[in-house]
Amino acid sequence: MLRRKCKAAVMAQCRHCWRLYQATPSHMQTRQFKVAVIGAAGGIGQPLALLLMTNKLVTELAVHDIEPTTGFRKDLSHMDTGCQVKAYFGSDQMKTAIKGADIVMITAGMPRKPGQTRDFLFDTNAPIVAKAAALVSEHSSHALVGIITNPVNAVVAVAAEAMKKCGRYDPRRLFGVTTLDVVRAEKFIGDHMEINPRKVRIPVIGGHAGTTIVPIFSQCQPPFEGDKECIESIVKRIQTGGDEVVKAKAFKGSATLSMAYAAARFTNALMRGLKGEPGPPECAYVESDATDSPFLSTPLTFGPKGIAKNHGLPELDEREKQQLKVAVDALKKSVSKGVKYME
Ligand SMILES: NC(=O)C1=CN([C@@H]2O[C@H](COP(=O)(O)OP(=O)(O)OC[C@H]3O[C@@H](n4cnc5c(N)ncnc54)[C@H](O)[C@@H]3O)[C@@H](O)[C@H]2O)C=CC1
Ligand SMILES: O=C([O-])CC(=O)C(=O)O
Repeated sequence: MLRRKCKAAVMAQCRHCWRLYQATPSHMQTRQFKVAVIGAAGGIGQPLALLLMTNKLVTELAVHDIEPTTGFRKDLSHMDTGCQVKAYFGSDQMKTAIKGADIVMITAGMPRKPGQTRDFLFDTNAPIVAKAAALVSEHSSHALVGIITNPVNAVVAVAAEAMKKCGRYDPRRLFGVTTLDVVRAEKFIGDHMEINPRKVRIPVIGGHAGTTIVPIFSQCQPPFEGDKECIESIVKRIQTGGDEVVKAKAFKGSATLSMAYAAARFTNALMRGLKGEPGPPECAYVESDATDSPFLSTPLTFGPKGIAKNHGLPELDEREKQQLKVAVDALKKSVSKGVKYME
């Protein structure tokens, strides 16, 4: 964070009356964070950019896509928030968008259609993620990187390998974004218990596809009220939440608005960590030694260098231990696929 000195006084008009008052020139305002969104013109990218524009911790937003972003940037630039937005487009400009960013959120890539698995997207999306990760290493190696692009379970390993090739991999700074699984869990549990979903906290560990998504009902706060059948049906709904949206959108993409909401929550948690004011732990898919899977989503506390503390596995009941075992077997294969792709 930096504060530049300037004696210039700027007079501005109050929003509510005609009085003039002394305002802080924009270049004197405290710089908070630069966030770059890669794939910003897409279904997730646009609402994510909108939400980030409204976050006081974001003072510079770089929107990048292979599609033109100038019109979309112009639109955002009329918002009277303290955030300056800059547009970049085309492969060549990705590095400029990333340069100097504190956080890079990668949402570039294809979403799935009904009948496809997330893994089906690997061949298309892996090279996109590899390129973005390499550019982060080269042009903003201090940045925290959130990967939204699917299949998260495999492409996070692709990103890690791409960064290793550049000699700049720091496992504390690379995250697969699994927040939507947590958001869904909190919403479905809140609705079931007839309480505000915002009051629910539950770790969702593992990965981000089908049975690799493991919600830990035994650690739900407030304690979950419902029998075994009820837990099973909500677990199933969380694990298939993505399919539910893909089906409902009928060939018009996958979850975008709820994902943007989840990604904005995750980005905010990273920024609070960067400021040294972390909030409650958030789960994300990161390099891990908690199980045999080299990557695993577990609760994390963030700090100025990314992960300040990986809380590891929460206490699990017998059913959850079985679910985790299934998840770990599948995750090991996905991670191997990502690593092999980069060999
Ligand atoms: N992690 C999660 O929980 C979730 C992940 N996703 C994934 O997020 C990804 C994006 O989904 P949507 O936004 O709905 O797709 P979309 O197709 O609406 O947007 C993707 C954007 O990426 C851009 N793009 C493609 N290649 C690029 C490149 N090389 N450089 C820069 N931009 C590029 C496209 O032009 C497009 O604007 C998909 O892979 C989807 O499966 C979706 C929902 C939840
Ligand atoms: O299901 C999809 O393809 C998109 C996604 O990851 C989700 O909504 O959880």
